[in-house]
Amino acid sequence: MALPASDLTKKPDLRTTMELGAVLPETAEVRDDHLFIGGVDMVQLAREEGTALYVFDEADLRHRMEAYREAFRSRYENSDVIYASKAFLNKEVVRIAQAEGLCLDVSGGGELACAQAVGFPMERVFVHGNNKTPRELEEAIAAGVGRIVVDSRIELARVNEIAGRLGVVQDIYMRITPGVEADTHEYIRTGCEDSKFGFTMREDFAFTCVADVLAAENVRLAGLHCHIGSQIFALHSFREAAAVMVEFMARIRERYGYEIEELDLGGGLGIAYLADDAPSSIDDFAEVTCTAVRDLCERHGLALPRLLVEPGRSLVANAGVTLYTVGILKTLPGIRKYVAVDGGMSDNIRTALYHADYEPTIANKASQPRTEIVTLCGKHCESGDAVVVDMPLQKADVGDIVCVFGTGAYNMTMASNYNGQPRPAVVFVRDGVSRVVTRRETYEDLYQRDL
Ligand SMILES: Cc1ncc(COP(=O)(O)O)c(C=O)c1O
Ligand SMILES: N[C@@H](CCCC[NH3+])C(=O)O
Repeated sequence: MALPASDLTKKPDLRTTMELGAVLPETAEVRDDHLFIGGVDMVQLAREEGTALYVFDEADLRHRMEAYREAFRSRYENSDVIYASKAFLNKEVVRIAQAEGLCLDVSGGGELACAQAVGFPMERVFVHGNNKTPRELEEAIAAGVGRIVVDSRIELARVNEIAGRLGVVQDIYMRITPGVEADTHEYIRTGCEDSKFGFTMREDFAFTCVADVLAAENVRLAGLHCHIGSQIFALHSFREAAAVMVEFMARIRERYGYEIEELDLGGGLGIAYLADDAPSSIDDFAEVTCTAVRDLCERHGLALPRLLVEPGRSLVANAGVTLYTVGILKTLPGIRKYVAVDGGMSDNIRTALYHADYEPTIANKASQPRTEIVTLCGKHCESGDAVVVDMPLQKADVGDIVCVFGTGAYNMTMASNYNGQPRPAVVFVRDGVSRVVTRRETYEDLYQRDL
């Protein structure tokens, strides 16, 4: 794994922090050259809590949850928003999702355990995964989860057997692979035909399997599910997926005489990682999906199903930032300028994995223009270990606090202990108050499982 060669012709864009637009959390502001979020000075917070540090703007997070629910409920009464907790998970975000009236998507037993630990209502939990273990399925069914999203025929038999043994009838969805090529990075497309997820529609396999689902005694087919991928900007992909799914519902009614009551169209709405990114809004996403489902159902003469969506990234990514301290500076003439921070691929694997882009700023120089092009590299033993490649930054000095925006999704939940790095704390900020909601890992934590 290596970094892409630096583009030495790239010019800094000279925008200051507050000109970075949609990447900023809602309450970001600059006072006396310092970046504040939630009324809290990021420089002081970094000193108090140490770095690397994940910081979330709680008002931003709550407002996005409210906006999602309102966008769907106002257009489509019988709808629900399910928070895809794989994007960012700890007890506090689950409590907030509950308070904001969301449902919860968990992939497997570990995420379910978090929901159980805070008493999240189990009937509002949706269980995902392409290979949930028998143990995970049993835990979920015994816990009384609302829906299990069944991903394969083998899993259908497992769920049916376990539910029968536990003496319950489990509500399930069938996850369908709608064959839609979403407009996003190939690594995070999930709805195209070559996918490990869901029942394929090829050779009518999914359609044939509906008969097996309807014949299984201990499950009830409550609905259908699809998820076409993540970080999607073009809304037409969602419309295409909705069309495939509603047509599938119509065929099921025609052939099996069975009305599908619920339709879950998954997550995937993209967000701004760069100041110039222009993702679709939550409102536009709601408008397209609600209108599509309503129109398509009318066309097929179907009763309107309960409509669900499952956003992760678009609820949390822009609410979260990561703070680092600059430790080392290296200029390689004619090659690249490195600014090394005290984290890296252990707290943000997305750059190495997907060549993800982020906008950084120096929190203690936040009103100054970003006049240099640098690579923010991490502290790990990998050449490809970087958080930000070739982006504008103010002239950095050792000890500066760097803030990287848009790191609220798939950073904390994909973090590792590579090189014995304790994972960062998570701090929520709001109205001038900061509170640690996940403490920093200690060296002791790292080896406590060793015998
Ligand atoms: C089944 C399922 N639902 C929802 C999501 C959330 O997606 P996103 O974070 O792109 O909204 C994912 C992740 O892509 C997923 O796999
Ligand atoms: N983890 C990915 C997206 C995959 C979403 C889960 N299906 C990301 O960081 O962008």
